[in-house]
Amino acid sequence: MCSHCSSEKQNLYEHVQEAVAFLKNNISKVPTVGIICGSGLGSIADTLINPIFIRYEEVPHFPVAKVDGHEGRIVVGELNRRFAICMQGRAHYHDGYPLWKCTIPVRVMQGLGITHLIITNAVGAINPNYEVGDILIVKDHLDLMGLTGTSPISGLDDDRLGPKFLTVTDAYDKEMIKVAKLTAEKLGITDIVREGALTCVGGPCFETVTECRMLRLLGVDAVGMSNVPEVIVARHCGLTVLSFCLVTNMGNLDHESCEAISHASVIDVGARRSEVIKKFVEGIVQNI
Ligand SMILES: O=P(O)(O)O[C@H]1O[C@H](CO)[C@@H](O)[C@H]1O
Ligand SMILES: Nc1nc2[nH]cnc2c(=O)[nH]1
Repeated sequence: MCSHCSSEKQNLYEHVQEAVAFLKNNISKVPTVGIICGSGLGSIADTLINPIFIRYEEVPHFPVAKVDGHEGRIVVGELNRRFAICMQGRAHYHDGYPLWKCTIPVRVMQGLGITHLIITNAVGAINPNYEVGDILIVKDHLDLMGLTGTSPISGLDDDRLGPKFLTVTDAYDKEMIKVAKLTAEKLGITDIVREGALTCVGGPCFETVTECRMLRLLGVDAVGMSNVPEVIVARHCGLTVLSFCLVTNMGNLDHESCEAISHASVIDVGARRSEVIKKFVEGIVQNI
């Protein structure tokens, strides 16, 4: 049976509730903030005090992360007077999961009680003024997958999950962006913090020169293989969202200076920026 009509998809609401019930039995408090860690960004979870770890495989109906640099576990704990839940890694479309399944953790975190979600990922810069190591605060997206018929909310037909049609022009919460920018100022890192538009592609190929040039023409600043579907689902279930990306490589806009991109180097940039990213997240959570 195809991913669009599977009984798993028809029972998505019930499956989310089963995962929520399982986690409620294992977690003592209600989390109010959720965080999704992208490739090489799993160390964000190290900021949680008195952590409890639950592997994705243990949680009913959870998609399992399959990529290196994605630990594949839930971490819950205290973060700046908040009780937070962190997804240390994610499942991707290119891992073979449909988007409605990749985004189950977002619905489960909402079911557990979070109101605010911080979504992170690794991206290639399309804006030639960006640099490797920059942090991109997302203020808008180009949903290439959705525009071409692959949305995480298509065909759900269940009002309990969210509305059939969704406005996402307000997806990137202006207050959260303000908090993130203020945090960057306090940390003295405004020189590496950008604000721009993200697009998500299916992957797993990194983009060709022609593809990067097309994305530049379309007006995006960075390209990744995640984040946007999670933002859409977070808004579908009523969460307030902050999305930011780590620029781990430059997109190849020129055949002459074309450089090979590897997943290992993506993870390496994440590791090198981990201290800054941890402070950035801590500062944001303190002020929301
Ligand atoms: O989107 P995150 O999880 O950061 O992972 C990114 O890193 C991998 C490429 O190196 C891809 O999976 C891409 O999506
Ligand atoms: N699509 C895409 N995803 C990425 N994740 C990290 N770097 C890249 C990139 O260059 N392209």
